[in-house]
Amino acid sequence: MTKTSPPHKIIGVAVIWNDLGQILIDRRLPEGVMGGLWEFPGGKIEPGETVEDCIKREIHEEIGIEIEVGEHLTTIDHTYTHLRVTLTVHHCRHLTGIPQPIECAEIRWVNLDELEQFEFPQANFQIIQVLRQSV
Ligand SMILES: Nc1nc2c([nH]c(=O)n2[C@H]2C[C@H](O)[C@@H](COP(=O)(O)OP(=O)(O)OP(=O)(O)O)O2)c(=O)[nH]1
Ligand SMILES: [Mg+2]
Repeated sequence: MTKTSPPHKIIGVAVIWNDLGQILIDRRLPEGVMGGLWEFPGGKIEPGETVEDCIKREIHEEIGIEIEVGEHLTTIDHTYTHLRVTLTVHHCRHLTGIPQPIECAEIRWVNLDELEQFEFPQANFQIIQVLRQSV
């Protein structure tokens, strides 16, 4: 018998900083996979797209703002029960536009030490740990 692997999603993820040193997080829609959890905005890398292109496009589509994609922060490979994700995370800088919850339930600017007050998917514990060490 062959064991099939769970679907694998390759995701570009943005840690977006504003001039006050805050980070943008969004809350996933209540329905669906990991519904209602908070996350760093991002989404699937499309064929032929670089991670940087993907992050810029997703943030424009989902949040309606322009950002500068900066340094690579970390890449996390995590397997959930029925899903494997590879999250490539970059530091980004907010340039223009007011964040809008276009494809999510809610959006917030938070300080690094406030992140623990929000419920994130399991893979994010690693991202947040690396993030704390990076600043
Ligand atoms: N954007 C983002 N996704 C995350 C984080 N942590 C984490 O486990 N994920 C997972 C949740 C999703 O399964 C996947 C992101 O893919 P996605 O946003 O394109 O997919 P989705 O679940 O919204 O569904 P769909 O677009 O395929 O319909 O990565 C995070 O911090 N940010
Ligand atoms: Mg998404």
